[in-house]
This record gives sequence, C-alpha cells and structure tokens, in this order.
Amino acid sequence: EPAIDFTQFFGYNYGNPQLRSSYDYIIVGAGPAGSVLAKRLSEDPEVTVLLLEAGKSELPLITNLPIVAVPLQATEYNFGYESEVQKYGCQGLRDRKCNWPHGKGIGGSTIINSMIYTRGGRRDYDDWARAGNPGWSWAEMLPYHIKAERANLRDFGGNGFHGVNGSLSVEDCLFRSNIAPVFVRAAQQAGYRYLDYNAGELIGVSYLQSNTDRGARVTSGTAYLVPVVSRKNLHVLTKSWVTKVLIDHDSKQAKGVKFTRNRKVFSVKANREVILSAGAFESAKLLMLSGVGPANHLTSLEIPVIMDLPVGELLYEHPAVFGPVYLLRNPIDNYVQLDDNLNLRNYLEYLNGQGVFTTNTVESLLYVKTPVAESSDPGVPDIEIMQTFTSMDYDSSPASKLAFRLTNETYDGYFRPIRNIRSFQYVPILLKSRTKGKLRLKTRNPLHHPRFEYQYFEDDRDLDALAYGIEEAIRVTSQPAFRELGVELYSQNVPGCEEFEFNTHEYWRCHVRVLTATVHHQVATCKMGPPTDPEAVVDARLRVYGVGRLRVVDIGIVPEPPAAHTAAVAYGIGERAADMIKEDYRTGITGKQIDKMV
Ligand SMILES: Cc1cc2nc3c(=O)[nH]c(=O)nc-3n(C[C@H](O)[C@H](O)[C@H](O)COP(=O)(O)OP(=O)(O)OC[C@H]3O[C@@H](n4cnc5c(N)ncnc54)[C@H](O)[C@@H]3O)c2cc1C
Repeated sequence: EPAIDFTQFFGYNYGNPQLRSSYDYIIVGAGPAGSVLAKRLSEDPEVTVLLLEAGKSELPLITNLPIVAVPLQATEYNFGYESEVQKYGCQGLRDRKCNWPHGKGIGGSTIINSMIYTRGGRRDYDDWARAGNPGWSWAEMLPYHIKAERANLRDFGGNGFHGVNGSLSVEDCLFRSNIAPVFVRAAQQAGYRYLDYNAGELIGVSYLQSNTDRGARVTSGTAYLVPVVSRKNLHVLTKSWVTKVLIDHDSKQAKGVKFTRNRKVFSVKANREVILSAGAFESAKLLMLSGVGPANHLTSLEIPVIMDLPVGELLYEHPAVFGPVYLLRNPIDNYVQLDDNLNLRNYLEYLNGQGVFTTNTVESLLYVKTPVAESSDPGVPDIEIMQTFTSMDYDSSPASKLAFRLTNETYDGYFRPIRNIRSFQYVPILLKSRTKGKLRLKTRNPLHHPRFEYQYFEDDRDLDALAYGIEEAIRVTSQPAFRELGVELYSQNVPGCEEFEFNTHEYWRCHVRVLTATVHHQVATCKMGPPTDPEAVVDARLRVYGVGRLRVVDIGIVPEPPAAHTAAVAYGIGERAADMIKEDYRTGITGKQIDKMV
C-alpha cells in the first residue's frame, strides 16, 4: 500500500457512507457488471443497495488518459496476476509466463483496459440461448446493449443498432494515423466488407469504436456510478475486500458477506440477495472460499463444503500474438518515439478531445475466418486482427516491456533495432480458442492469488489459427492501398525462431509461441447453463445452483469464448441481470433454490 492515498484528494468521490447492518442487495465488485447493477437496483428509492469494492476510486488526471493504459498496469489498479510457467506459449517472455492483469478499483478492469467496444456477434448470443439459456439470444440482448449506450458514431450511429440515451459513451476513436484508412481500404481490396461489427455480423473491417468520451477514458464508475452517487439508498464503499459469502449451512441460503476495510472486519446482512460481480477470477475464488465449489478441491484445503459445484473447472482465454510488424521508410508522421510525443501540445489537444493521447494505439479491427476454424458457419470469425498505429518499439520506457514481460533478449533482438524507424504492428487475437484451463485456490487465505492451470496452445490448432491470422494480415497489407504508402514487412526472425525460414507457416507458428500476447478476456469460471449441464455453476437467471439468494453477475458466467473484447459483454450482462433480479422479486421467486439435475 502506498503511504499516501491520492484518491482522497484527487479521486472521484463516491461518498463515505455510514455502514448499515443490512441492505436489500449486496453487490461485490464495481466492475462493469457490478456498477450497472448498483445503478439499476437503486433506481427504486425504497430498495437499499451496498456496493463493496476492494480497490480505490479512479484518479481522473491519470486514469482518464487513454495513452497510459499500459503503464497503468504497473499501479495498484492491477491485481497483478500471472499465468503459470508455459510449455508452448509465452516463450520469449520473462520466466515463460504471460501477465494476466485484472483491474482493481471502481471500474474494475475498465480502469486499465484498452477501451475497445465490441459486443460480439449475433451467433455468440444465439449459441448461449441454444445451449439452454433462455433470455440471452441476440434478439433479447440487443435492447440491453442499446439501453447501455450513448453512442456518437459517424458512420453507424443511425443504423438502428446503437443507443443515445444510455450511460456508456461509445465513440469513434478520435485519433487515426494515416495507416488506419489505408488498412481499411486494403482490407476491402482483399475482399472484406466495411461494416459495423456491433450490429450482429462480424466478418469484415472497421475503425475502432471505443469507450471514451471526447477522447477521455470512461470507466464503469464514471459512466454508471458518478451520476447516481447522491442516491441515499446506494452506499458505495471502496477499499472493502469481501473475504466470504455467509451461507447458512442448513437452509443453504446466502445471508450476507464478511469484508475487511482499513484492517477491520465487518459483517453485513442481505435482506434479499448477495450478488458476486467480482470478475472471472475473484467471484469463483469467493464462491470456493465460502464452501461452494468442487468438493474434493475444497476438502483438500479443509474448507467445509456447502455445495459441490464445478466452480473454476473451466477457464477460456483469448490468446494473441504481437506481429507481424511493418516498417515505413518514408516519413508519414512523427509517431516514431513516444518520448517525442509526450509534450504539452499533445496534452492540450487531448483536453480538446483530440490527438495521440486519446488512443490506446489500436485503430481498426478486421474479423476473419481461418481454414482451421471449428465452426462451419461462414459468419463466425475465429480471428480478430487488431491494427495498431505503432509497434512495441514506440515505447522505449520500461512500461510496455514490463507489462508484456518481454525479456531483454526478445526486446533487444527484435524491437530495439527498429527503434528509430516508423513502424506499426498487427495483433491477431484467437477468438475461438480450443484450449481450456481451470482456476483453483492456492490457499484458504482470501488475499492470495488463485492458481491458474492454463497452458496456451495445449490444443495445437490454436497455434495454427494464429499463424493463419498473421498470414491474412500480410495478405491484406500486400494490397494496392498499402503500396502507395510504401510499407515493408519487418523480416527479422524473433529470437528463438532462427531455425525457421522467415515468413513460412512454421516460422509464424514459432513466432506465436515466442511473442505470445494475451488480451485478458477470461470467461466461463462460473459458467451459465441449464440444470442438465455438468459444467454449469449458475442457471440462466444467474442464480448459483443449490444456494438461495446468491447470484454471479459478471463476465465469468459467459459459457464459451465470445467473438468480442469482453467489457461490452459485461455491461450487457449487468443490464440483463438487473431486469431479471427486479422481475424475480416482483414475481416472488427471489430466494428460490434451483437444483442441478446432474
Ligand atoms: C489490461 C486489460 C485490457 C483489456 N482491454 C479490453 C478492451 O479493450 N475492451 C474490452 O471490451 N475488454 C477489455 N478487457 C476485459 C474487460 O475489461 C473485462 O472483461 C471486464 O472489465 C470484466 O467485467 P466484470 O464486470 O466481469 O468485472 P471486472 O472488471 O473484473 O471487475 C471486478 C471488480 O471486482 C472487484 N473485486 C474483486 N474481488 C473482490 C472482493 N473480494 N471484494 C470486493 N471487490 C472485489 C475488483 O477490484 C474489480 O473492481 C481488458 C482487460 C484487461 C485486464
């Protein structure tokens, strides 16, 4: 803990309420899903809501600046998780591990994320519904995405798929280098449609839609909580770490939670429900610490079992790769070195909602389908190619190196030689990873990190898919549009892949293993599914099976990897769940226990 808490002076003020002994709803975690719930459930002034958040509030002077997204990972706004030692991926990274950052503070991961706004395709949601989760189809979820949104989009704002009255600002990223329009044109020359990837169909290309407001980062706190802090029936408590859900052993009903704040322990009762919105890792961890999880695992840690459920038995991630990298020998702008761009002029531009400080470096997205895609549906992409306006050599400070765990050997051998050359890179992301992992408790101490049993590329087809993604990025960049700009594929072998001939499929497979990137979209640790699904932890109304008055409402309920960056999905889940929770109370089924049939 730093000696001075700057958020006391410069942070958003969410109030300092006097804790009551009970509230109607207790929500754990102020990420996107939890923030939406807090706002929606407290709309009725008769209903009392407590939102408990382990981290601090945002520091707008810093956290609002999109360009510092990566350095923010080095702050206490990040839980700082890391993967286990990897056998197949992350080979050019420190200790052969990938970092798994996760936001801690009001806003959850939206304090430190890249602000990319993608909802996923219609088929993602239709698959959830088809798997036995009524209420989650695209047609049923679209109104909630629209409800959440306050969009300001030049080309797509009026297409019927965007909202203008919601809390969450969505806008065209205000910064575009000269590379972005060329990439979008080249992708069209390569056969892709220019489309709105937030309108159901994905295969195609488009510019970045981002959760910024006139160029400043929007967190779930600034979007959803700041406007309602004066509500008397909503108490928001920061620096409050929930250590256990209190569940009555006999009735199997959640009664409240225990949490620590300023080194004191508190218990607070929930009159109606406890809702876990602590994210894909921490909700699963809290359930297990409270006796809800795989019986043999809990027993091995001497945690009394209240309900045997497959919590943490499933964990998906979206693996990615840094590269290919392109060089621009002719000057097109002055974005060669970040150091040269850190100046007052750019800051003043940012205050005006313009310029390089308003970007997280991603400019456009292309959704493609590779030959190894699992789905036979031509509308389901398995790769998203992010086009960024720089490559990793842009930032010569330690920030990017640390955030991505690049070893000196990797950085010096691959990125350092092009430090003074204008370059840009692609980051292909595998959307439909076949590799599955697990999340376990390391110990019974609630403050300890969980253990991740996840090996990138355990399923070899995941490597192939990313190599195809790279090859598709190269095909797009060889189109006439790029020729006008004069770009050149950076043809240095990454250290560790010297034995392969550059630009062959085998070389790119090796490149993926060495320069593995990861985009922090972990899902399915508290999988949603019907009572007959052996992997399900919550039902389609997000009630924890076998335990009354307890729900999980966050990204961890998503049953399979979505074709989306996951923040928009989490906001949508929050909006959908808020209506379900209100409905269940109206119809008198709150607290009803749902049993599994397997
Ligand atoms: C570095 C990074 C970049 C990303 N980039 C993007 C992007 O560009 N676009 C995108 O769509 N998605 C992105 N994501 C993913 C996206 O931000 C998350 O999927 C999303 O925030 C998940 O929302 P959530 O509601 O599940 O909860 P989270 O955002 O995980 O928030 C959970 C909250 O609960 C709190 N909490 C946890 N445990 C406890 C406890 N025991 N007691 C009290 N509070 C607790 C945490 O402090 C946190 O504030 C990124 C994520 C990261 C980490």
